[in-house]
Amino acid sequence: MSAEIIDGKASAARLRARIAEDVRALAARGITPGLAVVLVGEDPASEVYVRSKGRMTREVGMTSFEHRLPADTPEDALLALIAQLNADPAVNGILVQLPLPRHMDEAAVINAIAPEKDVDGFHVINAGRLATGQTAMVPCTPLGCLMLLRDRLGPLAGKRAVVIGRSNIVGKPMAQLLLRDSATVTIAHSRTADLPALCREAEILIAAVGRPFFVQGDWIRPGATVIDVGINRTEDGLVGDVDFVAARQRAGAITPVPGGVGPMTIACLLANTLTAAARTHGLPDPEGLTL
Ligand SMILES: Nc1nc2c(c(=O)[nH]1)N[C@@H](CN(C=O)c1ccc(C(=O)N[C@@H](CCC(=O)O)C(=O)O)cc1)CN2
Repeated sequence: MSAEIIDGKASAARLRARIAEDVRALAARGITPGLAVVLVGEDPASEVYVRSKGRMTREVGMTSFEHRLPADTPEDALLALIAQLNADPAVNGILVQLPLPRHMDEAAVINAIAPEKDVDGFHVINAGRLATGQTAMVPCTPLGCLMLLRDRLGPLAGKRAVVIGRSNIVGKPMAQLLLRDSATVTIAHSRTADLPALCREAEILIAAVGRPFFVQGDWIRPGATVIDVGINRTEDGLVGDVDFVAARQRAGAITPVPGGVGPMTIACLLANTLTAAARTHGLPDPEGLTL
């Protein structure tokens, strides 16, 4: 068997086209959503992501505000910039690109963003809302994974899902989203006993560990849907957390790296910015882009 490849690039392009339509409808009411992206330092990968975010924001007809700060910026200066963006009515979404330089307290910075403008969905209030089933801003990478899974599998109720990774940004919100869709969810991590056996039970396997080729082919349940969130830069180029060639022989469907989950992350960021703008103006949430 050779798995179907889940084309995240194509799904993301469709999602952005749909968002652009909604942005045109808002423009007719005199509303232009605005997204502010803050980059601290010169991490080369972050530079690439921030450039893509700016370009795609403009392509869908939103306003992009970019703020680049040197790596030795004091945390107070970043917090002052966030306060200024919180108060700016032209800015509907604020995102601070991660990772931050080591001298900064990531949680303090994220929690300084107004929750309604937190289009990354990382603020503790949005994490709490998601965990308790309330309306929230949902983190972009897990939201993108959920959209790919629903597209491929339809309703996820009753499916056995294993999420490898327990980060606040991917693993935990991913598990919450699957649970909201009534999947039966296990979160696995570095201390999980017999991880290969656990993975072999999964009809849905999400790999978010950040280690190249961590998930081996014989860990995959035949026919499973495998979502590879890993983006690892190696001497051989960009690779995921899953041994793609081996896993493809057993899975029913699998996301590639690149071209799988990554492009959905930025498309979902635009979706969240659109949602934030609609909510600010008292309009209904855009259909199909929120939970
Ligand atoms: N504030 C945030 N910081 C970070 C996030 C985030 O969601 N919010 N996620 C990642 C980086 N990231 C977005 O910021 C991101 C990563 C990868 C991609 C992507 O499209 N990847 C391509 C490959 C691109 C390449 O060559 O590097 C793919 O997988 O096809 C988009 C966004 C950490 N920081």
